[in-house]
Amino acid sequence: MDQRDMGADLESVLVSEEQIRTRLGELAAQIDADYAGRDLLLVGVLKGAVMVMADLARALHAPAEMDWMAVSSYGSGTKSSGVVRILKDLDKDIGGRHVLVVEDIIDSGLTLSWLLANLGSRGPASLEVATLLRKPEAAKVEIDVRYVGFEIPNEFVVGYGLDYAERYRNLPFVGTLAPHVYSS
Ligand SMILES: O=P(O)(O)OC[C@H]1O[C@H](OP(=O)(O)OP(=O)(O)O)[C@H](O)[C@@H]1O
Ligand code: HPA
Ligand SMILES: [Mg+2]
Repeated sequence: MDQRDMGADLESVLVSEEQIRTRLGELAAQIDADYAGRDLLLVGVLKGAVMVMADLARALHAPAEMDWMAVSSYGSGTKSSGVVRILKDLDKDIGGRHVLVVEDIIDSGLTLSWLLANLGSRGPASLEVATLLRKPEAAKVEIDVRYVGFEIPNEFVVGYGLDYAERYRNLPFVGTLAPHVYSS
C-alpha cells in the first residue's frame, strides 16, 4: 500500500507536514532555552513518538541523549484500555537526570499519568513532558504538560507515528480516517 492508497482512507488533514515542522522548531527553541547548561535526556514513548522524537531531537541545538520505553494501552482499538503494559523499559537509570518525556499524543492521559508516576519513582532531577498533540476534551486525568504542539478536537487521528491497528504511522501529517475504515 503506498501513500496514495492510504489517501483513500483519509477524511481530512488535521495538522500538515509544514505545521508540524514549524511548531516542533518553536518547541525546540523553548526547550533549548529552558535546559541551557543542563544535561537533557529525551525519553521517547514507542511506538507512537518515533517521528516526534526524530524531528524534535534534530531541531534542538543542545546535545541530548535519547532513550526509549515501549508501553501499550490501546491494543488494536480506538479506546485506551487504561491498563498500561511496559513492553520495553529504559536502557539506563534516570536517577539524577533531567528527563523530558516525548509523546505523540495525550488523549485520555491515562498512559502518561501512569508513566510519569513510574518514571518519577526512579528519582530524576526533573521530569517534564513534550507532546505533539493533546485532546483537552478527552482528558480523564489532569496532567501538567510543559510543551504542547497542538490542541486538537476529540477525534481519533492517525499519521506521523499514530496508528489505527498498526497502520498509517508513516503518513507525514496527522489526519482523520474516513468512517468506512472503522467499519470494514
Ligand atoms: O492518553 P491516552 O489515552 O493514554 O493515549 C495516548 C497514548 O496512546 C498511544 O499509544 P498506544 O498505547 O496506542 O501505543 P503505540 O504508541 O505503540 O501506538 C499514544 O502513543 C500515547 O502513548
Ligand atoms: O487519536 C488517536 N489515534 C491513534 N492513537 C491514539 N492513541 C491515543 N489516541 C489516539
Ligand atoms: Mg497506538
